[in-house]
Amino acid sequence: MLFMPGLAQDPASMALNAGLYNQMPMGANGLPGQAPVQNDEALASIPGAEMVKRLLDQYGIDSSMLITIGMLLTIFNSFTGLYTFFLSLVYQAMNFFAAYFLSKAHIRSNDESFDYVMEYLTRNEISTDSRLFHVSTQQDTIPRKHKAMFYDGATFQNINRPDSEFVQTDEYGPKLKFIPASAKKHYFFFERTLFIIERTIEHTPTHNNNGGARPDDETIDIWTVGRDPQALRRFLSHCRVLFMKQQQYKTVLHTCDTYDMRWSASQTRPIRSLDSVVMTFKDKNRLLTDIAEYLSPKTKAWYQEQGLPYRRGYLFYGLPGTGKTSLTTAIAGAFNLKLFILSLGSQNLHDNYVQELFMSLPPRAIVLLEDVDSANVDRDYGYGMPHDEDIDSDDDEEVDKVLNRGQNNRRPSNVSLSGLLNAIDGVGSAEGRVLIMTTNRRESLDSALIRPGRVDMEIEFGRANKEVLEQIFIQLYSGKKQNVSSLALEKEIKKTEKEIAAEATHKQEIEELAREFAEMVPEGTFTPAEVQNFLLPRKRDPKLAIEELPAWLQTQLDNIKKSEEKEKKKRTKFLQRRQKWLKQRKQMKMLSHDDSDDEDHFGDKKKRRKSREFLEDIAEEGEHKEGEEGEKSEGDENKEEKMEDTLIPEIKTETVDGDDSKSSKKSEEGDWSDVETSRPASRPNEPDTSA
Ligand SMILES: Nc1ncnc2c1ncn2[C@@H]1O[C@H](COP(=O)(O)OP(=O)(O)OP(=O)(O)O)[C@@H](O)[C@H]1O
Repeated sequence: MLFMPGLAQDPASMALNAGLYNQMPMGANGLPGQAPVQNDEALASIPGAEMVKRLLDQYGIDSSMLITIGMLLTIFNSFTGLYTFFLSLVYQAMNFFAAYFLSKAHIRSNDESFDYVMEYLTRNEISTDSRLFHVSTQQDTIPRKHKAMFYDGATFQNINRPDSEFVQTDEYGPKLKFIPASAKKHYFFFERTLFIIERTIEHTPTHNNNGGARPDDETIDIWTVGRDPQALRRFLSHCRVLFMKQQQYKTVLHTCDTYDMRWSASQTRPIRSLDSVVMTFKDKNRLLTDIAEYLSPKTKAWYQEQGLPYRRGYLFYGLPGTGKTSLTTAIAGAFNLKLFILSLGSQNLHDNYVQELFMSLPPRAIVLLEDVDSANVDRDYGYGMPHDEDIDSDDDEEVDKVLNRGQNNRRPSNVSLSGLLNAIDGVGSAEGRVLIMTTNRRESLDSALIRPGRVDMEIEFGRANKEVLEQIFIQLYSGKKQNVSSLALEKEIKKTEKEIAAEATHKQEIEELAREFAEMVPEGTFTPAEVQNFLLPRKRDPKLAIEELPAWLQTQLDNIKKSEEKEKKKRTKFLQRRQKWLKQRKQMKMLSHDDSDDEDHFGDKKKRRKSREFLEDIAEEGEHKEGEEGEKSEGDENKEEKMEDTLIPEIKTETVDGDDSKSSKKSEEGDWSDVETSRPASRPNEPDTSA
């Protein structure tokens, strides 16, 4: 009754309500019952209510509605309070339950086990049918069947690996990958046990002090019912096995995370077979036998018995594009080792980080220090600055070494030689790893870095000889697949005699063509990458490759000749500059001879500044000259040669007068012509005119 409409002001309303009005209990004053009076009183007790009432009355709205709304709100509020109270009770009960009846595992994204669980969740499409899930196309293609190469110490064996359980691609490419959403609990059963899983993303500042970008951290919490954590452990072990099985088909590349300077798995690649890296059998066999021997459990035990640090180091040196990196990745795949790649040139990298990185390596791993010379790691400076005494040295080779180092135009490394050496074989350095350092300039490496114990075997990668040329050709045209699919294997089994005979004839033909090819290409002239570069556009037609080879060779050899001439000129100029500089230096020394105090206090600095200036001069001149050379006509080149002819005798005379160094002796004898003019380490890729 309280919610009845109140007294109507207009006659129409009064007439409408008359029936009800008459039924109301009558008061002593003959007016209808007390309820309206109570309403008014109740309203009057609310501050400001009178004013609102008057306002509502003015617009013909029943003011008793306020009471109704107020009461509804009160009831709603009580319900909310009750609900909150109930929730907190449930929460407490859950906490209690979780503490005493659930087992829980907490995993952070910087640990590999995180990947195990994620792999399980995505493969089993856990909760991806819920309304909230994440989608990604970032995944690797896994071959259906993988045939991997294993080296048993004597032969390369093909071990046929089982089919991958999950094919993640279809004929259109990588399939979509569904990931359970974060900040949400997902439920699933494993071995008939209920599991609850929750991903949490922790947003972190995007940059660290080093300027490195940081990905968000993630955690996974997994609960299972029961005080016994065995189910949880079994689940995690299952995830691990699943993950490892999948990784068998791939080489996992780890690089240094620029934010927190830790290893992080950055890429996975299909295993590269050892057969695909062409090199002389002798070198390959020597290297693989050594690695296989080192990795055998017996060897490990032997090292431990002898109290020797269980480590092995290799140096791969030679021209770019000769297969140093390719062989390293193939070794990682063949011996099932994780690959950790570190570039010392990174500006964020300091001694202590390198040491920590080496300390945190897992036992069966390859660390690849690529282009170790590029880091400019130097004994005293760590920053690639030349030694003064080297610049001043009489030994041409020593000077070249230093100048080459200064001229490589790379930013100096922040890693000192002693820091690197400590990392490689310091007390805390991880054992069981294989260290592979690669360089294009072995001569510029500090001898301490490559002394036996740190580098146990060196392999030179050179230009292709007959054996390598033949192998590259056969490998490309024989049609032999490196990763054999199950389909191909089936076909292999079902081959008819006719097909087998045709294959044998084809193989014979290819081998003959390969011999012809190797005969035509001059030995030691091209890197394997250059040869591949020629063959790849003609990969479907070996005969066409042989036909077009002479024209390609002609172009390439002409280019080589030109670049050798250019190099020779550059070197002549360089030697002239050096003589001038030596002479100036000698004069400076003579001038400062009396001023011994100055020499004591500032001599070192001066020397170093001069060395730097000299290097800058040389570098500037090189750039300037190269720029000019691009524009020069043949006539200009001839002019320049004449100028050089006149310039050299002049400098020779100066040098003979002023310096008795070995180099000036050479000048005196007019012996500059015999200065070795090595071919440049790399040539620009020449356009393939014959293609
Ligand atoms: N010996 C080789 N056998 C097979 N392929 C090779 C060989 N050498 C080079 N290649 C091919 O040439 C390319 C470059 O090779 P890779 O990166 O291994 O050379 P690298 O010696 O490590 O060069 P860099 O010194 O510049 O790092 C790759 O595509 C590789 O397949």
